[in-house]
Amino acid sequence: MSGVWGAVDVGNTSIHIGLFDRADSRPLPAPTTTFSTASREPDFSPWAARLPREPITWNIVSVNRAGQAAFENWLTATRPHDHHHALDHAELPLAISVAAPEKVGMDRLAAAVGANAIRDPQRPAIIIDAGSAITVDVVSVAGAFLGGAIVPGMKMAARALAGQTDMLPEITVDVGEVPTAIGADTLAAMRSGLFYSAVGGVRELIERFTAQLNGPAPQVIFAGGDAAKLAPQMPVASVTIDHLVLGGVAIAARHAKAPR
Ligand SMILES: Nc1ncnc2c1ncn2[C@@H]1O[C@H](COP(=O)(O)OP(=O)(O)OP(=O)(O)O)[C@@H](O)[C@H]1O
Ligand SMILES: CC(C)(CO)[C@@H](O)C(=O)NCCC(=O)O
Ligand SMILES: [K+]
Repeated sequence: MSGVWGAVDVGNTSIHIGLFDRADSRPLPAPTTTFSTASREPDFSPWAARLPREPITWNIVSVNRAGQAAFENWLTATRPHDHHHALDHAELPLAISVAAPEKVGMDRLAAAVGANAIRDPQRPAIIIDAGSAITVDVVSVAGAFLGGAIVPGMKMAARALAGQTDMLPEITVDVGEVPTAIGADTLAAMRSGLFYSAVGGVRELIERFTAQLNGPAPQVIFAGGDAAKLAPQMPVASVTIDHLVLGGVAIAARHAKAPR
């Protein structure tokens, strides 16, 4: 058995992979190595050479079945001695207080596991994961996942604007800088709308969740590729955690009863 865990987060845009040291006993472990590739036609080859030779056990959370199959097929073909296991909601060290826990995206649940490891135990947490979709979710003071909201991510919204109109182009929302609010041409207007609607949506959800929780002020935790753009725009203090989902997967692997 090798000294590392593999954690895999299969999203709708990207597959994020991390290697974790099994001896990492921090509340939220951090990956020693990460690699990302597109979920559609992923290419793992640039990374394969960096993997240890010993067999690795991979724990997977997936919200994209084709991406998951691509990863598993690659593994079977290139690393036949490795093991892989797609985690199920029931395997997470997490109370899930919704009627249908099996329908909740495993990335949302793994992020909640990660959030529980770092939050103040006296306060609930609001988790914003800004990827293909932006999810805004809640864990209670007791640590239970309560649900939340799902919003199109900025890139997805940009695609929708271009795809369902005649005159709007597809733009990249790679806003290196914060856009001017009053956009003076089409591109500037789209950039403004895409950015500030995401900012405003997340802000409104934080506010409403906070009101509904009606208790100690929630801790706000950002994750995902667009976190760095959104977090500074919020009127509340927050922390941004890289690899929150992968860290949650590593915690789940650590907690698993059977040695994997
Ligand atoms: N390390 C990074 N630094 C800056 N931007 C990033 C980084 N990683 C991803 N992004 C950008 O942030 C956006 C969201 O990234 P993230 O990796 O969280 O989600 P995704 O992979 O796009 O979606 P999903 O996880 O749903 O597949 C993407 O549009 C991507 O271009
Ligand atoms: C919301 C996304 C797309 C975010 O990646 C994913 O978590 C998902 O497909 N979830 C399934 C539906 C749900 O979470 O209720
Ligand atoms: K879908």
